[in-house]
Order: sequence, then C-alpha cells, then structure tokens
Amino acid sequence: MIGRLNHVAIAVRDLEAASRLYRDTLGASVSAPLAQPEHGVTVVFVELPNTKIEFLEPLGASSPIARFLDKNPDGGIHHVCYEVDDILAARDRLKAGGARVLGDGEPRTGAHGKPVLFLHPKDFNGTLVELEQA
Ligand SMILES: CC[C@H](C(=O)O)C(=O)SCCNC(=O)CCNC(=O)[C@H](O)C(C)(C)COP(=O)(O)OP(=O)(O)OC[C@H]1O[C@@H](n2cnc3c(N)ncnc32)[C@H](O)[C@@H]1OP(=O)(O)O
Ligand SMILES: [Co+2]
Repeated sequence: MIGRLNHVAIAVRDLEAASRLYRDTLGASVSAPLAQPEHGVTVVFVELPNTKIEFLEPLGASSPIARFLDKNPDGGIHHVCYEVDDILAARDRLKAGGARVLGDGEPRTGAHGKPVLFLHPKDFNGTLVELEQA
C-alpha cells in the first residue's frame, strides 16, 4: 500500500528562522512560505535528493499543531507522509482494519495540490501518518 516517503514534517514556532537555518547553515534549498489556512498552517519545503522536509508553523487560532508546539516548544518531528496509489482504497482498507482516519475521513487537498488524509498517531507507533495520493 504505502510507497515513497513524500516528506517528513517538522513543526516550528518560527518558520523564517527554520528556513534561514536550513538555507544558511545546512546549505539547503528552501521554498517560499505557503499559507494553508484550510489546514491551519503555513509551510515551506526543503527539497532533498530523495524526499522533502516540510516545516509547519501554526496559522490561525485553531491550528492543529498548536498543542503539539505547547508540548514541544523547540519544535519537533510532527508527521511522516507516505504516497499511496489510491488514497480512497487505502482509506477504506485502513478503516476496515480498525485504524482511525482523522477529520471526517474525506481526503482534503494538501500542500502539493493532491488529496491527503491523516491517521491517528496512537494507531501508528506514536507517529502521525499522512497519506498523499501519488
Ligand atoms: C498543508 C497540508 C500539509 C501537507 O503536507 O499537505 C500538512 O501536512 S498539514 C499538517 C497539520 N495538520 C494536521 O496535523 C492534521 C492532523 N492532525 C490532527 O488532527 C491533530 O494534530 C491530532 C488529532 C493528531 C492531535 O491533535 P492534538 O494535539 O490537539 O490532540 P491531543 O493533544 O489530544 O493529542 C492526542 C494524543 O496524540 C498525541 N499527538 C498529538 N500530535 C501528535 C503528533 N504529531 N505525533 C505524535 N503524537 C501526537 C498527543 O501527545 C496525545 O497523546 P497523549 O498520550 O494522549 O498525550
Ligand atoms: Co504534511
């Protein structure tokens, strides 16, 4: 079912500082900030040869990453994103197996313009899993 690792997401309080750190200290190629109000975050992507790092900063009063940052004030790895060939078939198979799909269970458009879903961290080794339609 799961394919390529599309990205590893790191939640931060200061997107600009994280971008500067990776660009200036690690010599990475970092995208411009992209507000995603429907997801309650602003993101930048660090392009790597084999995957991406997605930095997330809270956007708005009800950001889903707010509590994560309260618990991890320095920031931290927030989720991993795997690609799937058929996100609806993957969702239905996972639900049938008892996994919790977050939100209303319907895929939403993610930062790459593709449908995404999230699986509860408590069902996957304490790790929030995002699935993105390849
Ligand atoms: C623009 C889209 C972009 C993309 O790539 O396309 C994105 O990735 S958007 C990313 C931001 N959106 C989301 O994360 C949506 C899915 N997330 C959620 O719905 C929430 O974050 C949720 C439900 C996973 C956690 O919400 P919250 O932290 O408010 O709830 P709790 O504090 O009650 O947490 C419950 C329980 O889970 C543990 N937890 C929370 N977040 C994480 C995490 N990222 N990784 C691992 N564990 C996590 C939390 O510690 C609680 O555990 P407990 O033992 O009960 O304390
Ligand atoms: Co993501």
